[in-house]
Amino acid sequence: MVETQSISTPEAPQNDNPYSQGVIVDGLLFVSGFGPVSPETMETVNGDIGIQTSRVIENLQAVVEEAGGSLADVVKTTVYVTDMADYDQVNETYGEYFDEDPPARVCIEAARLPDNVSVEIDAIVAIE
Ligand SMILES: C=C(N)C(=O)O
Repeated sequence: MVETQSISTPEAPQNDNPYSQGVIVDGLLFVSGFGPVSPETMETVNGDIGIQTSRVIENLQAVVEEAGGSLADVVKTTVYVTDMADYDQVNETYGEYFDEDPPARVCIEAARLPDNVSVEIDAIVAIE
């Protein structure tokens, strides 16, 4: 069986649902999808889609840093939005975090996301 390591940090949202915040296998970190949820309150943050996108990326960042990496190590993301009309504003905020050599990415409009959030992002990170 392949060796895996689960990553867990209180700096990103934690809940009892059956998934890890992140899992490392063979030098790659797979980060679960996070919504714009505060790790302190476990509530969706108030604010526009830009503020929500920031919270999402900072949740991802917390897991990446717990694994010993940084956002510069992210190689692929998937962005899920519930309204493609938010695409430009999501890109603007996303670009503030991934400004140089940004990761490969897919963006999908989803009918509905857990907790009825408007944006969720998952990531693959080259950790070693
Ligand atoms: C929120 C999630 N990442 C999930 O339910 O899979």
